[in-house]
Formats: sequence, C-alpha cells, structure tokens
Amino acid sequence: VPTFHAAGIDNPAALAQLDVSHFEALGVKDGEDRRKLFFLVQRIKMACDKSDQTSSEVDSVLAKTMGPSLSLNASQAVEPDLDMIQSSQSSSQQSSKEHRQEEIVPVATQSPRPMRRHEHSDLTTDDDDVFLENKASLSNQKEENSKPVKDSTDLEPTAVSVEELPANTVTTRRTSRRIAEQKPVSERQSKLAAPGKRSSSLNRLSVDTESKITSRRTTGLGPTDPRSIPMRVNKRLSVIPAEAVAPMSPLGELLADKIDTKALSDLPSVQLSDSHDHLSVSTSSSSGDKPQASRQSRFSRSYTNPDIGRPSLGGNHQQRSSSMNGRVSVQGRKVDTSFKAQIEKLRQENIQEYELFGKPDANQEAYDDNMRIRVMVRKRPMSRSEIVAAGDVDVIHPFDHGSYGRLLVYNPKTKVDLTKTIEALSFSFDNVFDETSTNAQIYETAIRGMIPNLFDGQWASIFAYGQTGSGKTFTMMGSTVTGLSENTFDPSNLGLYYMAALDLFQAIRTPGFEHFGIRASLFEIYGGKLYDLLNDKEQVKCLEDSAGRVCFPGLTEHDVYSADELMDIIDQGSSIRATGSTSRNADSSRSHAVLQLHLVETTQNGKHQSEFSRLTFIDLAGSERGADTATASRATRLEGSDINTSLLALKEVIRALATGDSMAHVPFRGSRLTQVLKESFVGENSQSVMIACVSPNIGNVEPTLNTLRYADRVKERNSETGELSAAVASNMRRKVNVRQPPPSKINLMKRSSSIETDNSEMLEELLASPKQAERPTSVDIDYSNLPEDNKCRELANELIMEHKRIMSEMLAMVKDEMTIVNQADADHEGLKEYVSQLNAVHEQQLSHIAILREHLLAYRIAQTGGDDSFEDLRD
Ligand SMILES: Nc1ncnc2c1ncn2[C@@H]1O[C@H](COP(=O)(O)OP(=O)(O)OP(=O)(O)O)[C@@H](O)[C@H]1O
Repeated sequence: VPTFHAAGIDNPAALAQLDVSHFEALGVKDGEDRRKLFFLVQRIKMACDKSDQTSSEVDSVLAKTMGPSLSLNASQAVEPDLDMIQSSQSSSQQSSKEHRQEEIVPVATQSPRPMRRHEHSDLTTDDDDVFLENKASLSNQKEENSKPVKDSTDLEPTAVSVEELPANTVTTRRTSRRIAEQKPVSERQSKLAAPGKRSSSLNRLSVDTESKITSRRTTGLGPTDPRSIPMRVNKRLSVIPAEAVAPMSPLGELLADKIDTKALSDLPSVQLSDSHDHLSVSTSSSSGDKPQASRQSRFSRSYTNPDIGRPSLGGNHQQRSSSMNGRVSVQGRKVDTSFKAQIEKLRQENIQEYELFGKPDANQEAYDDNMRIRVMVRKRPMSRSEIVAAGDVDVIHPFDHGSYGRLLVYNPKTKVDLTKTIEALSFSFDNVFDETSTNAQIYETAIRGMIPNLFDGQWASIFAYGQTGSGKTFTMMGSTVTGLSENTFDPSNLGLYYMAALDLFQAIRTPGFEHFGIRASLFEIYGGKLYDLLNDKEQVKCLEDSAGRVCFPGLTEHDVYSADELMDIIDQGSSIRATGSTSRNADSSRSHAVLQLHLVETTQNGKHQSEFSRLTFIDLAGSERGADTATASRATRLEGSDINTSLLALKEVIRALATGDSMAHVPFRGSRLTQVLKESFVGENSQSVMIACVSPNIGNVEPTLNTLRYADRVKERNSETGELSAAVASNMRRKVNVRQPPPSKINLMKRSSSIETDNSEMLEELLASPKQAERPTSVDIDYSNLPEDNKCRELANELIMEHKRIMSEMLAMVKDEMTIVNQADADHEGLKEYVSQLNAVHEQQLSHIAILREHLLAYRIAQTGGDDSFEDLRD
C-alpha cells in the first residue's frame, strides 16, 4: 500500500486503472496474488463505475477487501463530500420557499425517494445517547411540538451554516419543526439516522470520535438555538493516520511485501476509466440440487445496467468528476445495455482471467482412460434459425482446464425494476467441448481408450443426453445421419458409432484375434416398450433370468463385417425410429435408441459363439420440459412423462455407479431404460461416458441449465476448482483386472489428422500398471474374522454412512417430487403422467429404504447375536 502511494497511485480510481498486465511488472510473481489483485481491481472498478455513488463507496470496497489501510487519501475522499454539502447548503439557502417545501417533506409523511447527495452525509445517531445528553433540548422540542402546526408551508428548513462550523464537521439540512413533528423522539432520531445508516459504507473508514454539530434555523433563530438537535457524528479518517485505525489486512501486508516499488514507480500514469457499466460480483449458485457453499464461481460476475432504476445523476455527477481531479467523463455516453453487450463484456473478462490463471499447463495429463464414469459436455454451434430468432446471443462459455473442464452459463435476468443483469453460473465436468469441437475429438478423448478394454471382457456404454435439438444424434450418428452422405461428407464429424466400429474391425483383423466377431442390434425404448429397429419394429421383451441377467427374447442380432456395413443397417433402422415434433425440434427423437455392438468369441471347435463383451450406445430421447410439450398432443405429453421418468432413473443409476455404491441396491427397475442397461453397468470394471449436449442460444438457457444440473449430479465436481466429491474420487478409476490377454498390437486405422494415436502404447501401459487394490463394497466385506466389537463398529459405520447417503438421495428426490406435484396441481389434465411419475419415485424411495433396512438389520443382528425382536420390514 505505501508502495502504491509512493508511486503516485494515491486514490482508488487510479488504482482501478492498474491492468492485470501491470501486476507482473510490479513484481507480483505469485499467480494467486495476481488473481487476488485482479479481483481487487475489478471491485474497485465496479465502485468507480457506479457513477451515482460517492467516492467513499470506493473506499468502502477497499476497506472490505484490503482493510482500512488502503484509504491512502482519505482526506481527498472527504473533501468532495464537504464541498457537496456546502454547495447544496448554499443552494438551499438561496432556493425559493416552494422549492424548500418540495424538498423538505415532514418526516411523518415522507415517502421513500432516492437519497439525495447531500443526505449521504456522515451522520449517525445513537438514539439513547442523544436522548440522555439532550434532555434539555428535547424538552424544548416537546414544547415546540405542543404548538399546533398549521400546514406544511409553516415548515421552515433548518439548514446548517457551514461557515460557522469547524472543519471536519458534517452538517445536515433539516427543519427542526420537521424533526420535532408528531413523532416520538426515538423514532424521529432513527429516521434521522437513516441517511447515515444507508450510507454506512461512508462510515466504514471512520472512527468513533464523537463531536457534536449544532444546527440552527436559517430563519430567525440564533446560532445557539436550544431546539437544535445534537447528534453524534463520526469524524472522518482524514484526520487520523490510517495505521492508527486498524492493522493492515493480510492481503495488504502480502501486497506490500510483494510489490516492487521501483517497478511501480516506472508505471505510466494512469487514466480513469469512463465505462458506465457496473460490474458486480454475483453470489449466485449453479445448481439447485446440492449444497451451494462451494458453488460461487470465481468467474461469477453480473453486470447491471446503471441507467435503469437509478436517480438522475445531475450535478452530483459533476461533483464526482471534480472529486476525481476532473479526469472522469462519464456523462452523455450511450451505453449498450443489452444482454448481448453485457455477456460480451463478461466473456472478455473471463477470457482474460482464464488466459492468466486458468489455462492448463501444456504438460498436464489431461485424460484418464481408466475413468469409470466420464461426464462431458458438448456445446453445439448456433443454428441459423437461432441466430435470426435470438439475435445470436451465445450464453455458454466453456474453458478447458486440462484435468477438468469448466463451463459458464450467462443467465439473463430482468429484475422487477427492469434492470437487465447477467448471472454467471459455473459448472465443472470431466471435459467440455466448445462449438468448434468435432465428433473425432470427442471420440479420441473419451471413447477410443475404452476399445481395448472390450478385449479385456469389459462392458462399456456411451450416452448422449440433452434437450431436444441439442446435437445428440449428430454426435452419435454424424454430420448427416450416418455421416456417409457423399454431399456433406465431413471426416471429422463422422458419428461415434462409425468411429468405434472402425477401431473394432481393425482390432479383430489383428493376427491372434480372428476368433472375435462383431454383431449388432438396434432397438428403441418407447413408452416403456422395446421395439427392434432391425426387424420391422417388432416388439421385444426384456426379461431377467434366474441369475439376474437381462435378456431380450426376440431381439435380432446381425453379424457385421465392416464399419460401412454397420452404418448401412443403422441407417435403415434409424429411419423407422419414433420421432415427433415439439416446439423446439420439428424432428425430435421421442424414444431412446440403443445400439449394441457385441464382441463375440468363437469357441475353439468353431461351433459356438458367445458374447465376450459389449459396447452400447444410447441416443437418449430429448430431455423434455413440460413447457416444450405444452402445446403438443396428450400422447406427446405422455411420451414426455415416460422420458422424464426414465431419465430420472438413469441419473440415479449412473450416480450410484460413480460413487461406487453396491450395484445390488441400485434401482435398475426404476424404469425400462435402466433395466435394459443393467448388464452394461453391473460389471465392476464397466465404463460409461455421458455426453451432455447443450444448445448455446439465449432462448434455451433454462433447458441448458437443467441438462447441466443433471450431468453435474453424476460426479458433483466442485464448480470452481473442478475437484471431485469424496464419494466419487475414491471410485473414479476402474480396477484394471486383465482376464484376457488384450491384442498385442491394434493397428488402428488413421481416419483423420485428429485421430492418429496408436492404441498399442496405451495397451502396454495398461498392462504394466499395477493392479489396484480391490475396494470391498458393503456386501463384499467378510465380517466373520473380525472380533465382535470391531464387527459392530464396522457395521455401525456402514449404517451411518449409508443413512447419510440415502438422506441426500431422498432430499434430491423430494425436490423432483415437488416439481412433479406442482405440475400436477397446475395441470389436472396431466394426472396420468403424474401418477406414473409418482409411482417411479416411490419405487426408488422404497428401494432406498430397503437398502437402509438391510444395514440396520445387519447391525442389530451383530449387536444382539440374532436374538432380536426387530421386525424385518423389507417385504
Ligand atoms: N456439433 C454440431 N455441429 C453442427 N451442427 C450440429 C451440431 N450438433 C447438432 N447440430 C445440428 O443441430 C440439429 C439438431 O441436432 P440433433 O438432431 O442431433 O439433435 P438431438 O439432440 O438429437 O435432438 P432430438 O433429441 O430431438 O433428436 C441438426 O440439424 C444437427 O445437424
């Protein structure tokens, strides 16, 4: 701080002009310190830009951020206020009586109005003290009060004669009559205190040094008018050395240590910003689903249009300009207050910060191929119709931080006073992809690494989730349904189906792996029923055998011998997939499409083929909101309800998978979708990738947020730091457990410049990596060898942990239930949907309770040796 002062940066406005690029020159080497300075400067700018506020607010911001010691030039901050008071006083004295009547409204009838500049004085009152200290004057007032007041024109202003006051006193302009009128004393005084309270920020740099001011009536009464109201005034810091007031804040000390005086003094002289926009730090949170404490983003800011809902700046503005040595010119400029302009400004700031502090290290290990569940978000480009309809306002801002990806959503808000603001909500995922990303990049990042694991007997599944029209089918199928159309062939945007098939066929042609073959089946789940898309939409059953394995009697499996052949049959099947129209997508997929690629192994005698592993792609139906289908037919709305139920169940299943909860208790029966996918999840080393697709335009911000919250629930990364939640972190990686020697070398086809990695290296690494310790699940623990006490303790711990987990699940479900019940309440037409949704919720709740009861009973049995009257309620 002294360094700043020495360098001539002696007021907050000047400090605000320090650009982040200066910090390094100032010798602030540490990235974290630069980040803090960056925020400090933003906040100072914010305060400076609030052009109808006094400079004291800037001091307040500084005081909050760095401690009072930064009020280097507090005297400067005071002077303008006194000037203002004086000028307002003199103008008051000269003004007409009518004018006074207009301005000075009796307290009792005073209506709320914007505070005038002269009222931002430093007055605070302490009701009790004033009351005690001024009994005499109060009794005089009572006498005065007892005199009838004829009408408001009787009121005369009590203005303070500034000339007669000592320096450093602050005055207020009020009528003694007004003060004394009708109100009890304490009430009056609290009214009087209001300006001081409202401008409490002005007092932040003050010390409680008492002085009295003496008011006198401008007309008739002498300087020692007994009716004058003495008040406690906070004397400004200008007369007190800053160091004497408060110790330097830790950040202030830090900066004082780190800033290089010489470098600072070499800085070019700074100019004041003339920006109108008001930058404020938003405390908004990104997700309604979970605790919000960690949700505030360091990028989260909001802009407010300063010109709406504010009193006119007028002369006060001029005052501010002069108080800043005349270097501010903030009047008369047209400010673009549109959402687009505000978002653009935020975007630039966030890019700047990302460049400085968030960019990943080039050497940073970005991808972990052994991640069990990977959640990624893909933003699609703006479509032409969106550009026309929404004016090209892009609200999604992805940032790649290497080991995780972050995404800001600029959520537009219009307040009741019509002020337009942007709230930036932050989310973190394993990876985020911007609108320039290609299917090839997504494949390379998340899917290619899973292919060798299939030859290890592991199952894998890939989901595309998102609002209708957000790009799920584009991601799965490619740029033109199959990606194979000659007209629009784009090798980087071939579908994930196709790219995976290329790798698989390449692998099974490798010598030593000829005994493997590929079969494909394609079906859709529509309205809780399964239809075979490769067999004229014949209905297929989904049954569980006695061993709990899910089978699909009637589902056709087709031998395929090349990627192109596979795409041909997918193309045929997709053409009969159920689609419908919603208000958002004229060709919306109304079903979940499931493509299963079975890796089959021929037995040694060559007669039998058995399934060795499976790669499943699920192109989920659009995650509809009620609003999307509000104008659609009843059948469409019923479809929507079924889709919602299955997606809800899927979320819970994937979450259970991510946290490593015992698969035995996962509510697979919550929906047909999860029942069908059970087999893909239960393998302890199975891997899943969720690709959440989002539309970038401002009109879709609400469904986009819903998609992100859905995806976020799976891993619950810290929205700001990207850190994984404890539950997920311990179960994040698959346990490498090679049962089958993988292909010694898979020569993967090179399809485009962006896919050139050879998987053989990855496989070798995988083989070399030590086998991870098995993490027993609750059902795996063998308690028989533990001493009784330990066993009980273990079980009690388990019970408590499980109880906590289930409580949080239940809370999330209650939220979902609230949405469901409110919808039903608002729309009695949709009762059938409501009943089916409620049923699904109950099924899940019951399954949670069953799990908890199991733990409870296990504990009780261990505790009592089985001799317990505890009722088994599970049935
Ligand atoms: N990454 C992208 N690049 C270019 N165009 C895209 C991209 N993603 C989607 N699109 C285009 O957006 C439109 C909608 O995409 P798509 O049909 O894949 O949405 P969807 O999420 O599958 O919708 P629904 O759930 O209703 O089936 C299509 O015209 C598609 O070509």
